[in-house]
Amino acid sequence: MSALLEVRDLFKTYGSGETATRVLRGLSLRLEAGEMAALLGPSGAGKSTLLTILGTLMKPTSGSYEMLGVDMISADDRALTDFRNAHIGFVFQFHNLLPDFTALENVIFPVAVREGRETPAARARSRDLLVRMGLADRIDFPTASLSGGQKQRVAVARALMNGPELVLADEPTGNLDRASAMQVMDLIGEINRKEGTTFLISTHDEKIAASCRRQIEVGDGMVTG
Ligand SMILES: Nc1ncnc2c1ncn2[C@@H]1O[C@H](COP(=O)(O)OP(=O)(O)OP(=O)(O)O)[C@@H](O)[C@H]1O
Repeated sequence: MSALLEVRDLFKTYGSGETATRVLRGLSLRLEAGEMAALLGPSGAGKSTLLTILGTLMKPTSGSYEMLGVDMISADDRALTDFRNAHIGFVFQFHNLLPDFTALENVIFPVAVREGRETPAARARSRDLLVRMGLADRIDFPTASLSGGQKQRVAVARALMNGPELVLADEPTGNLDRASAMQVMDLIGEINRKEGTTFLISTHDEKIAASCRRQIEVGDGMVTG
């Protein structure tokens, strides 16, 4: 395996003066291509902060970050947006789906907006992803009518739409029952094995973490295990 990304000595402080919150304090981490890793740590440890930085949505206060050989710290916003669209997918706890749009429309939407049109190839890929997520019979249903687990699987399909090397998931199963959570994890695991997509998944759930091949523990602003 080769390094997909590496961060070194990351510091992140929110605010300043008396209200400053020093969240990351010298965090270093390397992810290899094809890893499936859980991100663990107590509430407030900085898991979401780290995912936001790795997703290039926020810069650290200091430290280095390289992904696919590109320096993410010196890149400007335009370059970061292009990089993110091409290489990184996101799944959040509350999925951020458009409720009145169908599953297919939600998966295809970000691509359609970016390219200004919906190509037949994009439609075919989004259908294929939804089928792989076990949603063949829900493709044309508005997402408002889907269960929590089904919505989360639509969100995973959407994150995979551009064929990203890295998917960052912030408590993707946090609001699901055990069976639905495990189903989402099984499907993520299948994509990881078959496509080599790297997943970094923050969770408070030991069983979810155990279903990942690697567990990364964050505490005191650093990786502790
Ligand atoms: N935008 C912000 N402005 C100020 N403080 C923030 C901001 N975002 C996060 N924090 C603070 O940074 C710390 C780390 O938050 P973060 O959300 O990264 O933790 P977490 O490990 O993901 O927590 P949880 O498991 O509860 O989701 C917390 O103390 C939080 O209050």
